[in-house]
Amino acid sequence: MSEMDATKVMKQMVGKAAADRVKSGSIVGLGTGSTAAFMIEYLGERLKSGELTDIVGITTSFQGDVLARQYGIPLTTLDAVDHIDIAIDGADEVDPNLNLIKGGGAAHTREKIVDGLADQFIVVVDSSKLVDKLGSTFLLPVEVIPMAYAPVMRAIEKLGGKPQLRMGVKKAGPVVTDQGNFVIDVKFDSIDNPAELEKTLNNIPGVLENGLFVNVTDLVLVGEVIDGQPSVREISK
Ligand SMILES: O=C[C@H](O)[C@H](O)[C@H](O)COP(=O)(O)O
Repeated sequence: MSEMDATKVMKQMVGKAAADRVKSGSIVGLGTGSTAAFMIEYLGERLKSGELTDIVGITTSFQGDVLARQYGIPLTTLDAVDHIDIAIDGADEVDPNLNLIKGGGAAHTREKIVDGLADQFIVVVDSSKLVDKLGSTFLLPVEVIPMAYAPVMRAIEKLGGKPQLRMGVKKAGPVVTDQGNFVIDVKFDSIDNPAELEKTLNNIPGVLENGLFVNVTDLVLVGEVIDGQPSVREISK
């Protein structure tokens, strides 16, 4: 199996394993990204087969809106419900304390709102996302209001980070989030205290939200391929 095929298999497996945990009658937070997309697809399959009934989804991005419609998942909004039973979402990095970096798809602001409100938050990743320390493989995304991007980048440099404005692919200029903002990706040599850095960054005027998710994860489902055999491992605190 090529590395690309193995990654796809791992993402499919954890997407399915997470979708299988959703119970009929639940309000479900629907994450963003390529792994969460498989979860949304499998939820749709369970609904179609009649095995799962009466669920409503709350999306975390425009991508989620489109996929939920495509797979027949009814949607609601945060002002129409008083709780979320379960949220399932991908991540870019997961550390041993189950803290995360998210935002590779620029959706971390809505994800943090929805995932943080859920009674149970399940993270779905392939094994390449497990790290000893956050920031070791992935830059930390920070969503900023466009008019403030330059002073925010200077403030981040003063904190020891190396910021770069995320640029579009097949689009001239910066990436624009679902909220109409920009994303600054930051390299920190070492993120020793994620909880403190999360607060410090969010305290810079012009920052809407950063991609550090601290103490919100209940369970991580990790897709692995060991000796050619795909499997799903559970990690909880
Ligand atoms: O903004 C995007 C999200 O945080 C994604 O959940 C994260 O980037 C992981 O995406 P993927 O499953 O495609 O690796």
